[in-house]
Amino acid sequence: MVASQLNADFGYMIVFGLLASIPAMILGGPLFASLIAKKVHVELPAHEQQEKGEREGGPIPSFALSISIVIFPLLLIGLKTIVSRFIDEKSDLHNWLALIGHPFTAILLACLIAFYVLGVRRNIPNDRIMEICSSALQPAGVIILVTGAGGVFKQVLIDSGVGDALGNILAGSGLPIVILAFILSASVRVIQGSATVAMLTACGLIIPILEPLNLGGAQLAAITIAIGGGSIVLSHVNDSGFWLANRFLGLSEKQTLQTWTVMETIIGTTGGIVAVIISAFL
Ligand SMILES: O=C(O)[C@H](O)[C@@H](O)[C@H](O)[C@H](O)CO
Repeated sequence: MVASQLNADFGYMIVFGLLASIPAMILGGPLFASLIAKKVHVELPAHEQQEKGEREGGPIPSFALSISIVIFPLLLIGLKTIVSRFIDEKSDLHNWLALIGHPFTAILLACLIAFYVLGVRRNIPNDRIMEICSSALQPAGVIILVTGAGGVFKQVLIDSGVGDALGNILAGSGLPIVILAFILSASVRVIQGSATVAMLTACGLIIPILEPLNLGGAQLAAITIAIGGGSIVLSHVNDSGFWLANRFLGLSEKQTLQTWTVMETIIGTTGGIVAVIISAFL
């Protein structure tokens, strides 16, 4: 989304994305986890603490089946993003892909498949499936609320002109454009929470600054990575991702700040640093 708005080169995006994500994944994943695990101890959340004998509907589903259901909506969304670049926008196929590749439809289809494969086919009664779905929806309430509030706050930023003012202050700071992109995106992220909104707002603020510079597709790809990195740092109470980790992993707010927030900051900052290093070589 950001790459196409900035006209970044698709090929460079994949290469730079890999260069940024691999170290980010290693640092934020196993390395950070092995350090923080010594400090923060978390029990398995109550809903996971089920003995084998208590499990309903026969044996535990296979790993391949479970992962396929999780990956299914991502495949549909990916299919739409990639294939629709190469086909006529007015064709039926394009419209169908837009329908099944929309996150709402893709996740709804995955849920229906999960109800059937993990529930009905394993002889779990409908009432029980309904009960499981309701308990899964419960922690989502606060997440939806925070996301909604984040959207409202984004509009306040836009309508009040604070976003533009912030953009102008930073634009006049004389910082290299990649660092500027990172700081802009990170500031919006910290203020309103959503990574998606941070990226799109940063995009809108940086496009007018980029236009006169006539940068190539590779430079624009590095800037896109910097915007992506900035949008991930410092996830805290106004980000739905924060509450997702908090609720589903059964963490306290303090533990979420110690683990999730730091992990997100490591990932985002690594992405930003890699983008700065890449752009220095372009
Ligand atoms: O609204 C959003 O774009 C999301 O909620 C994100 O903010 C993620 O949850 C996560 O924090 C990304 O790392």
